[in-house]
Amino acid sequence: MPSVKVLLNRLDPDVPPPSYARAGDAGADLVTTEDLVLPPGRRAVVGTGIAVALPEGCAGFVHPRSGLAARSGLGVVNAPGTVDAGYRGEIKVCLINHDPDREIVLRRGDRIAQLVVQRVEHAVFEEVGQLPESVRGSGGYGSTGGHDALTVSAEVGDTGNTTGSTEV
Ligand SMILES: O=c1ccn([C@H]2C[C@H](O)[C@@H](COP(=O)(O)OP(=O)(O)OP(=O)(O)O)O2)c(=O)[nH]1
Ligand SMILES: [Mg+2]
Repeated sequence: MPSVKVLLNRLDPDVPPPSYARAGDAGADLVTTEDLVLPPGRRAVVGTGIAVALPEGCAGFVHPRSGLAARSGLGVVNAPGTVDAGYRGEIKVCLINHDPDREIVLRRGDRIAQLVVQRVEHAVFEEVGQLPESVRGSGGYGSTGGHDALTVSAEVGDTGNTTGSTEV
């Protein structure tokens, strides 16, 4: 795995440095510094106890952990959160409980998200009158066939309590 040096400041001395659980993992696990109970549907911003200086040309992306998402419904609201190279504050995670029924109990030190460090580039936007042609053209959402098997629940009418199924 190629590597890049990232300067780390542990704001909370009890918090371990972010670590890759296995060689080859893309994300280094981040922990919460707080005990927290997240009721169904609620969100909270938690600290990770670390600050970093990413090199110019890199950014950090705060992703959810899939196991927690599948088991308990824990997600990251703004996934992936973007940590700019110039940011020197504590990395925070905006968590959400997607489960409709069960609360999520988190303890200080639990691994709640993962930080993926990637190279990024700035676009140099050049305004033109006409864009070059492409195979996709302006075909947007669902233009390759949106009726595969995907349905979403939607409120029917505005009286509120009837739920129907709408294809997208
Ligand atoms: O999950 C995240 C996302 C962002 N940040 C920090 C680092 C990032 O550099 C800064 C700003 O994030 P972003 O640009 O996404 O938020 P914004 O609402 O656009 O804030 P700003 O106006 O400061 O750019 O907040 C985190 O700690 N965790
Ligand atoms: Mg911003």
